[in-house]
Amino acid sequence: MGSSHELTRNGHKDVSLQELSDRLAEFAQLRGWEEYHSPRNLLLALVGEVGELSEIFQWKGEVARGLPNWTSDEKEHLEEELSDVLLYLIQLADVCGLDLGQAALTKIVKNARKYPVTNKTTASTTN
Ligand SMILES: Nc1ccn([C@H]2C[C@H](O)[C@@H](COP(=O)(O)OP(=O)(O)OP(=O)(O)O)O2)c(=O)n1
Repeated sequence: MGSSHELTRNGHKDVSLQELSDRLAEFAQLRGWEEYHSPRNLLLALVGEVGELSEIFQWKGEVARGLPNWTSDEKEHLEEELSDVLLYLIQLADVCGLDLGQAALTKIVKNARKYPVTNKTTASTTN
């Protein structure tokens, strides 16, 4: 079941949170930035990037799934801002000593218990 060989739906090698976490730790360590990467500072940086992400959608009105009318430059910008949010989120979890991947899986299970599937919400009845 070698999960490291799994491909994403776009044919790329799957990227693990652990790999991103390791790369980010090395990035900060090489620059001597670890002292600045406190939980509070990373949270503020994360919120700032969420703001930049929001700006992309600001005043656009409703946006269709798949972003059919967006230019490749706009999509690239969105990829960058989504990545900034993800990278700060991972670093925040790391400096808090938390396993974000496991926590997210646990939360999905908890969400499923809180919101049980009913006939009204199953895909077969909504499509
Ligand atoms: N102390 C820092 C500074 C930056 N980064 C990383 C995480 C983000 O992925 C990216 C953020 O870099 P910038 O602060 O330069 O923000 P932007 O890339 O959004 O640039 P700009 O605000 O000019 O659009 O760099 C980091 O890990 N730790």
